[in-house]
Amino acid sequence: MDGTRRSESAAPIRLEAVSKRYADGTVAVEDLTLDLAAGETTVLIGPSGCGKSTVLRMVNRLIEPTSGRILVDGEDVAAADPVTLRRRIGYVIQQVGLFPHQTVRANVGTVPRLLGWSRSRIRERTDELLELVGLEPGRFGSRYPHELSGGQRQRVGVARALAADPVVLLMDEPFSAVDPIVRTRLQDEFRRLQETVRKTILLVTHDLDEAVRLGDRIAVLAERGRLQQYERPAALLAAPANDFVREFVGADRTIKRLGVTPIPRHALRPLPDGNDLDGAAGVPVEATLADALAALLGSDTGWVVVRDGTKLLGVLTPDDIHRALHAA
Ligand SMILES: Nc1ncnc2c1ncn2[C@@H]1O[C@H](COP(=O)(O)OP(=O)(O)OP(=O)(O)O)[C@@H](O)[C@H]1O
Repeated sequence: MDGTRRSESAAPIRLEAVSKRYADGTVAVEDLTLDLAAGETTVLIGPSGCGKSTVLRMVNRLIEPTSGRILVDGEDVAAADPVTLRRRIGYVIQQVGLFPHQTVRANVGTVPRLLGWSRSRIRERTDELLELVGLEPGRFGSRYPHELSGGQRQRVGVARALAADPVVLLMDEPFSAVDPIVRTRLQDEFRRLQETVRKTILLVTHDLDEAVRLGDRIAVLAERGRLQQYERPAALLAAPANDFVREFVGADRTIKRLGVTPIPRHALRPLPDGNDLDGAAGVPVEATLADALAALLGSDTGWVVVRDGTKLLGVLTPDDIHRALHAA
């Protein structure tokens, strides 16, 4: 019987009036209060040096706050043993930090080994996780980190962070060390993965597109970790709270909003009579306005067909997209 096994649940996190002043007097974070919902991805974004990494590293006590409290699942992390705490909190960083002389399987099994899991259970878990992050265990399990691409190493890092089923995952610029194409693919995989594992994730990025794609909520910080706005991506883009956020999200925020605004299912027009819809540009009803616009631009019909599986629901015109964006 292994009493160390954690439940599958995710934990809420509360930062309460947290401040950090480094030994040289630099105030990195000043009086930050933030509630992260269990099972959601919260993105911290803000200019370089505003304190994002400091906030992240205070959650797993790599850095101790000067004042304030951090509660994970209602428990003050200051009262927890740091080693035990870090086993419950997965941590993914930009340069992955895989052990170079250990195989992929050994890397992924690091925390379960420390927790004393049996060999067979570790093997089962590592193979399950490698599958989950899209790396065939038979092909990649016995490779060494230098035998992988940057994107594959990043996936191993994510698998390792998830190995002991942590209640929280901290991710510091996890996708910034790979090229833009691989980054987009890893972001898509991350979204699928998060739908499966539903962890409470705190992710730091300096890339607004990444924040909008991955975040359930985005916290925009100014220097000293001063919270400017904390919102769902669509709401943040639609209504920046102040000039700082407006400038930060940029002039193209309307274009970005297309990517987070769903297709207005109830505003679809009836299917036009007498048209051959089989070859017409189409998008699934779960798609965003950005997908619909892209399909429209790639066709010459002036409208795009919206489908639910194989069922045709109706069509959207450019005007409809415009209206939907302004109604959102
Ligand atoms: N050990 C330290 N001692 C003194 N100052 C530090 C230390 N670590 C970080 N800082 C300072 O604290 C502030 C916040 O740093 P932090 O790394 O948290 O910012 P960040 O938002 O993650 O930055 P970036 O986006 O550039 O990675 C910066 O001014 C930084 O110089």
